[in-house]
Amino acid sequence: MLKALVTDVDGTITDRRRRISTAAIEAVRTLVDAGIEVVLASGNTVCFMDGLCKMVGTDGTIIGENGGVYRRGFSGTLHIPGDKKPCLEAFEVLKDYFAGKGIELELYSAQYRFADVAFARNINPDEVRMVIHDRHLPVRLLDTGFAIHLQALGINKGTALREIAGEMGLHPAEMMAIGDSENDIEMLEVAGIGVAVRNAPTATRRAADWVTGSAYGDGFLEAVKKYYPDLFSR
Ligand SMILES: O=C(O)COP(=O)(O)O
Ligand SMILES: [Mg+2]
Repeated sequence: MLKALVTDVDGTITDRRRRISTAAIEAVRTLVDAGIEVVLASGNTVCFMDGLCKMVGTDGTIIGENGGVYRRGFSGTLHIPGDKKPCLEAFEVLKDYFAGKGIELELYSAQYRFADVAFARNINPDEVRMVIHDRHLPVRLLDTGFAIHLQALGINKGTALREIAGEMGLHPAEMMAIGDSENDIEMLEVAGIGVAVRNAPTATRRAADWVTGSAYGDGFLEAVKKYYPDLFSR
């Protein structure tokens, strides 16, 4: 039995417009009530995720900022394996580059971020990748479909999943992970079962053990029904 479920947020338990799937919330509550630990793993900030965990009904175990931060339960120690410094430095370079083209980069929730940098997708991510490559910036770009993130090298949701599994006394093989985007690839690979929802891009689907037939929250529901059939028999 898979003892824990690690789920991405945007694009997995939400729709394309980021509205949360009420069916997915109900499914998470069914899992939690049955003693399955549910970990939310996102590019979002800790404070955003705390509110989400409270209202969805999990114990507050989170992976945030694409693995840059993680915490076991609401009152656990907040670990920050990420490093915001190279991300901020790279962002300054990118800001100047795009300003030269008359484009202003819009930071997202900068005051709440401990470990990564996120900004609006009003530019082509491939152009950002090109600048990162040409200037040898020591960061990785993650395009979540909702924002562009800069992350320190070697940090991702998969590395955080291993850490949090250890704190939970579990092996990653006992966990299932579900995601929709390139920031979920490592976590799908590290977990015992990795599922991509139908709306995921090719690279993410490839990293998954299984791809759902439905997209977004309906895909999430399909996955938990498949892997926890006893809890969703009706
Ligand atoms: O923060 C984002 O850009 C997307 O968040 P996600 O990892 O929950 O999809
Ligand atoms: Mg996502």
